[in-house]
Amino acid sequence: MQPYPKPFLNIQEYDVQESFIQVLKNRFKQYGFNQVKTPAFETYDLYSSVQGTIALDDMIKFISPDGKVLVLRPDVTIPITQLAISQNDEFEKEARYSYILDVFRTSFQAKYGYVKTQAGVELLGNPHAEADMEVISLAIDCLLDLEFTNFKIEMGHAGVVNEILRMLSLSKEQEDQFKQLIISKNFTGLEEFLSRLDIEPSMKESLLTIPLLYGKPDEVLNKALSLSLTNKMTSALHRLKEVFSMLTEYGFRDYIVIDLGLISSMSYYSDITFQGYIENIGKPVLFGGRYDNLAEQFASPIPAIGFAYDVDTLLSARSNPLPVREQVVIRFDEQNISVAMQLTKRLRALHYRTILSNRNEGASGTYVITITESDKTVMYEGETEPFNSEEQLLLLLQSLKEENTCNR
Ligand SMILES: N[C@@H](Cc1c[nH]c[nH+]1)C(=O)O
Repeated sequence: MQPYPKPFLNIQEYDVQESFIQVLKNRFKQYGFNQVKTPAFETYDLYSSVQGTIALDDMIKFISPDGKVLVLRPDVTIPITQLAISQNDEFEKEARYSYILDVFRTSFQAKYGYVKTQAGVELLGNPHAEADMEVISLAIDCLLDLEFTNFKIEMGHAGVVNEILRMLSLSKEQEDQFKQLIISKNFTGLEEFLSRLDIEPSMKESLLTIPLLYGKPDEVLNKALSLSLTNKMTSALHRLKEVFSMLTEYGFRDYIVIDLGLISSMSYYSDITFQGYIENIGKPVLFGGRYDNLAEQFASPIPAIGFAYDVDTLLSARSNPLPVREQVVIRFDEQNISVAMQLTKRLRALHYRTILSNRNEGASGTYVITITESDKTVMYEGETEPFNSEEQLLLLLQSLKEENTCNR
């Protein structure tokens, strides 16, 4: 028989993933987001007909039994936009959705295939800077809840790079090259690239400086405003200023840096974009942005902003040791089956993770209780303690548990 492929996560890692997800879910709920689920199988048409969506060869496609081309959920933002439209004709009120879902793309160089778990939120129907700040502060609060402190949220604005691209009117190939130079913050390469284009000399400094600006929000934004080339660019920079000052008021100033060359892989972003980085982790743990022009491809325009954590990358950033899962194992002999069963039931009611295991072998546990004609004992870290009654046993377990928690 072929060996079964390695599981995604071992049992302890899975425990940590679950606890992370629980923390995220609680925060999402606290900010008023309602959890939803979008279908795992979607029609290829949903994506191929939308502009600025997932690259077609990034999707995992297959043919359904009735001959339709389907894809495995390549994104959650797009189906949630559709869901929101279908639930909310007028969109006078805002809607807040959250999700914990697997997303499939061929470009995911994930350890175990083309799948990543995303935990995200989408806030639709609110065009204001307060909505931007709500979503970004939620991203920060979640990281703090997970006990990360060494992280930064990089904020940029699709309007800045888009304005530059519009002014340069490049070919598709040149555009990719330009974006690549910005992503890699390659000043010399960018200088060379621009020198090959026919650009008014007065614009050159701005074109060379703005997309490479990175760092402290006040400094970066003031510098960019002094070099801004168009009204659109200026208003994009003012929006970043406004959101930054709100985040400052909320107490999150130190977590923000500005990256005016932030280019996201999702081309539906129209305004503010952001990514979250944890120290020593080479790739972002979260991606987000405003996508005000997406909904109009299905219905009328709906302003919207959201983000998603890449849960696997978030897990890889965890520095605490994996917690030991406590469990009680109850061993018994034939004469004591019903005593053992009663005790198991009682311990489970008291929220002990309890395994009823016969005789001498079987499961291992943090606390091993033996109930036989000759012995009534609890074993913990190699030490064996006798007990006479159930009440005494419960007190004993309680004190061992406290000792165990203090020692950690
Ligand atoms: N769907 C985006 C993340 C996002 C959620 N909402 C807005 N952006 C992604 O997969 O990168």
